[in-house]
Amino acid sequence: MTAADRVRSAVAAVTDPELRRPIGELDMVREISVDGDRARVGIVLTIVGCPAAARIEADVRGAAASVPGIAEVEVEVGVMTPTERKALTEKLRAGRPARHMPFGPDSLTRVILVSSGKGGVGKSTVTANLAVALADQGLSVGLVDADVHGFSIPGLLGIPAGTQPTRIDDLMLPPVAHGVKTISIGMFLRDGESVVAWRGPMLHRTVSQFLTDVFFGDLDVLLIDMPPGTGDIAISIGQLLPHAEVLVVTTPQTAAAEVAIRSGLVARQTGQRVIGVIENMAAYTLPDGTLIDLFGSGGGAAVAEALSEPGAAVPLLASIPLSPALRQGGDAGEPIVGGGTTDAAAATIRELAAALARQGRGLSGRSLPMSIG
Ligand SMILES: Nc1ncnc2c1ncn2[C@@H]1O[C@H](COP(=O)(O)OP(=O)(O)OP(=O)(O)O)[C@@H](O)[C@H]1O
Repeated sequence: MTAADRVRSAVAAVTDPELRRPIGELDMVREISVDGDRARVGIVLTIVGCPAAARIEADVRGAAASVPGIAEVEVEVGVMTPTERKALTEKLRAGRPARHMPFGPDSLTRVILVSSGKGGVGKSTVTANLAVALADQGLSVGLVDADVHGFSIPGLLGIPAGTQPTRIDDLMLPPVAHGVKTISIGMFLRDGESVVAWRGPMLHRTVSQFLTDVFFGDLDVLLIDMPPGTGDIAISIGQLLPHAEVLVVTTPQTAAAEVAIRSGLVARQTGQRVIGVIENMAAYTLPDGTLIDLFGSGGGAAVAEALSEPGAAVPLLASIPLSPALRQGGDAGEPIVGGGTTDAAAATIRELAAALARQGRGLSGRSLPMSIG
């Protein structure tokens, strides 16, 4: 192997942070020459102003410099021609036609909708932390923020306001935050535009665009943060993903249970399967042992029981306690499940993620009895 070959194989292994594949596989490596201890490396990026450019260039420089005998590295960065880009998008689609929805019933990806009856029960906070915890389990995770009233997912994951998916022709690459490929309806709004004014067909088009034009790659799990209630988006997603699984988030307040039950029943009408209930904002214990029980108790169990059918029990999967740290992490864009915290809410969400990961896709047609927290 020549020195240039060694540099080529080191450079080819560098991963594109957005496409999550080695750049050699993506045909992004060009001419490489070595003169004494100097390497010249040519690479091409997908588009001009590619947001990952600086990172790729630095990683390529580092990879080339790590080859024994190389002391200096010069990186020349170019841009793919339209033909090269077309070849790349075709390769990424892996034979699937453009505008194909990869999350149909034959897909290997588990699609899990996170719903709630009403707003403010912590659905988005739970979804963001669950996504990060699943990614920490080694799963490839996508997260769609379809909550038209909230768009809180980018903030919860620390994605700066104004961040847009990178476009390679008609393919959109979702930003990756805390290991989660994330797309939000808020990323599709023009300045000052409010989605609340959108009518059903427009919402339907946008949601189906999320699922067809956004390149998530091969995902193990796609989580969808649903808007609270049972509106247009829930109906659109019901039509697009009738085989999806549903998690219903509720608080321990029994008065809130009724709306949560309704959201589960509507999901079931479209053919989706409610796989469990998550109770959030449950009682927490102060260091001196005092129990803080703001929202009472029993709501999660009541919803689980009401959604259970003969032969298809819906379990209460987790009871996540009130947690100042969970809220602070959300406000700061740093989901607490990612750190080494011993916070009880984080621990419960991690256990929930582990239980869901254990279930796997193969078991998604069955209800498993499990309970956490
Ligand atoms: N377990 C918890 N302990 C303390 N605060 C929490 C907990 N869960 C969520 N919160 C806080 O409650 C508020 C509402 O949470 P979040 O925005 O996730 O709710 P939501 O159900 O997604 O609401 P919406 O659907 O209206 O966007 C946030 O300030 C969040 O930080």
